[in-house]
Amino acid sequence: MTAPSPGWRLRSIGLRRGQRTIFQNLSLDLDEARIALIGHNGAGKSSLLRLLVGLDAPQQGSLSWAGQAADMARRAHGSPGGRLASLMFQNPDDQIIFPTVAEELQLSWRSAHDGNRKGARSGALQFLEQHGLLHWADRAMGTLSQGERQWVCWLAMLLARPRVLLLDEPYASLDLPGQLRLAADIRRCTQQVIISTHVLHPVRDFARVIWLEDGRVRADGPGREVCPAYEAEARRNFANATGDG
Ligand SMILES: Nc1ncnc2c1ncn2[C@@H]1O[C@H](COP(=O)(O)OP(=O)(O)OP(=O)(O)O)[C@@H](O)[C@H]1O
Repeated sequence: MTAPSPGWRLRSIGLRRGQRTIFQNLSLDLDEARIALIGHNGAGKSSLLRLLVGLDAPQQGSLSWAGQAADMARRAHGSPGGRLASLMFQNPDDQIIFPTVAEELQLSWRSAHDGNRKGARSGALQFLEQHGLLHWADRAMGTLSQGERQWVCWLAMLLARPRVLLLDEPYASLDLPGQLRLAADIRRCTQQVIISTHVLHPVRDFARVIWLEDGRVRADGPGREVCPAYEAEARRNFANATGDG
């Protein structure tokens, strides 16, 4: 498992969304193969992922990947050859485009195969079969549960093979077996994976967890240190606020 070296460089990033300032003077190096972003609702986790994938552009500062300005790097990795980074959205319905599972996966297959249409359906079916889900091929998306649609989004991302996988709350709709399966899939990935999550058990063993608070880095270190520190503070604050401890 190797991380891109050097990876992402964020320098003095300033980001506003609407009237809100989300980041001010944020600088980070993101090189590790596995990075988790944790923190309360509204801390800026999704906003950081949106910056990396290029859905938002900073008003101040610079963002680069492997020594190249991020927008140039994204263009350089456009098809053919697969994308630099893809974002799996918190809500699968923000990601899914096609009416059936096979059609959605065909798009991913094409993204990984220079846009080719020929072979896309058989490639998608083969991939579903490898994951024991061939019976989902012609299921209408609307007939799948939220967690099942989340799983389709994950498979679509795996099949598209971007260099960097950005996952926004990927565990939120999954049952416990699904969470364990996703964590195992992530361990096997050869790409860099950056995850925003409130579900902490899959990221406790990550070499790097970044705790964001109000758009700033509150703590940054191994998951075995940062996750318990975050949990302890959340419990302490709750107990202090409610007297319920
Ligand atoms: N389109 C927008 N316009 C204005 N403010 C926004 C917009 N989207 C998000 N925000 C604000 O940006 C801040 C960071 O939001 P973000 O979605 O990055 O947080 P988050 O850490 O991912 O939260 P959650 O855990 O709830 O997903 C929040 O205060 C949010 O209200």
